[in-house]
Amino acid sequence: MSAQREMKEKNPWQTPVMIIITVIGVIAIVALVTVAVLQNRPLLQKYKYGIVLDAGSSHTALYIYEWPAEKDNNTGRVEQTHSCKVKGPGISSYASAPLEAGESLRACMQEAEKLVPGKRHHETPLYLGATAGMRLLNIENSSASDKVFQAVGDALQKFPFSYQGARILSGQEEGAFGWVTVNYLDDRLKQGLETTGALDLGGASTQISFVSNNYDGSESPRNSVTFRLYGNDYNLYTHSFLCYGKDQALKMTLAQMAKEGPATVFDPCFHPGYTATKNYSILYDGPCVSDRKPQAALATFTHTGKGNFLQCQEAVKSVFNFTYCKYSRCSFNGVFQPLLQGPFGAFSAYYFVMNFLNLTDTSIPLETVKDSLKRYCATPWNQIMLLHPDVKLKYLAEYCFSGTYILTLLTEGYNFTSKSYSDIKFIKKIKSSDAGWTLGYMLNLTNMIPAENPDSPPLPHVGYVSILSVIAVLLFILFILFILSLRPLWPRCSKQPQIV
Ligand SMILES: Nc1ncnc2c1ncn2[C@@H]1O[C@H](COP(=O)(O)OP(=O)(O)O)[C@@H](O)[C@H]1O
Ligand SMILES: [Ca+2]
Repeated sequence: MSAQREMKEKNPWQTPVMIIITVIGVIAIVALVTVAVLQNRPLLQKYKYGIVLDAGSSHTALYIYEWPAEKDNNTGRVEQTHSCKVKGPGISSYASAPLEAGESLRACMQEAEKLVPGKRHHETPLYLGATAGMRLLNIENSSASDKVFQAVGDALQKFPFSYQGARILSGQEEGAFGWVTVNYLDDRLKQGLETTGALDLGGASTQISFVSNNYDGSESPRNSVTFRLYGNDYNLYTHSFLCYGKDQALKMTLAQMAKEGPATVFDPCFHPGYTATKNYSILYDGPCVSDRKPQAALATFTHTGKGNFLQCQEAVKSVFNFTYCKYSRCSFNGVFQPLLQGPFGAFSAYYFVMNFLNLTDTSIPLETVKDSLKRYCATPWNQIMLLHPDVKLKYLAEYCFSGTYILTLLTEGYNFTSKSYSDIKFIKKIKSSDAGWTLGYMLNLTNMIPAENPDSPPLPHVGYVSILSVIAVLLFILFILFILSLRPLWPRCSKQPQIV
């Protein structure tokens, strides 16, 4: 007792001070960790939205994109959450009834109204981009194309979104934004990785876009698009071939076969046994074929399939012009194209057709692919219909042509070889988003890809919190050890056995 008293007399404040220090220390550490965690916790995941309507030549599709509200400019964060296929044909088919073009978009727009949260409606940008169908209508009849846009704009403005306009994309934009989409979704832009080329096959036009070390934009500058994205410069080669989408190419090929105006056109690109009566007037309507019109044509012709791949390939080749090139190298029709540099992603109709034909595997040698298509084209039409009762007849009748056209366009047109064919991947989606120009178009218009790489914290949030917690625990242990090291100075425990 006397020693204890002696201690207390030496350090009269020792015990309460130690307790207070310990409590304050623990509170401080807990507070430190709590504040750090709360302060840096990502804000509640709130999303923003964007809507793009792809008004293609054959149909219109609506896409809804979503991204975390506080991270507008981080890569790979924008995702497609929904798509809606508009019923009926593309808007360019409504030239004689423009109001119906606007009306046709209603169902998909109402769906979007339900899917985008109400409080985000007013800030959600809504774009409509039209491609080759409207390009052709604009060439053929610009006042009709204006009326279609007027009707479509009026219809879209009735919805509560932030309408940003409807316009025709240039072929360059269509090609370049398809390339942006593919490389954005693959996370190649932010990381500065080698990029993937983009091959888009539509109904009325087709695009090829890629970065080549041999191309600086000086030769044929109209094929050059430059981007600075996330601190990297890209010099993109892009070209859009109007009329070389698969529907217009089919028309051109058939028009070429029927140029003498016969009563029956024997078509190697259609299955044996296929036969249909068609109007010459339809075959020659539109700017892609109007100049091929025969002098004195009959009103109708019988379209009869022959199912011969090699002859079909020859017929398809006849719509390409390989005879002139004023540049160092060309693809076709005198269009400059630098040396191909892969890999490539081929989407839209490239995918639909090759997927139907079970030919998306490009590790299969090109010769084997051709053999397989040869057999497919030679299969009688009634067998084809029996094998695929659920496929739309128009598509089904055309897959032999479409497959042949794709292989011809890639090899003869763009100069892919048996070797470089395997650099192509036929793709529909990347992650959850469709490959196509729409996402790249929206990213560009909303400035969601910065020119410079945004500064990002050196550690991810989880790593930061973990390190902070470990340091706090270490400090706490150190503190306890420090207190324990003072133990010899502590007053003796008052509950010592009493010596009576
Ligand atoms: N399931 C399918 N099978 C075959 N072709 C298809 C399928 N779905 C869409 N397509 C074709 O894909 C093409 C899409 O082109 P589209 O985007 O409308 O035209 P463009 O891009 O030239 O304006 C059309 O030729 C259409 O017929
Ligand atoms: Ca398209």
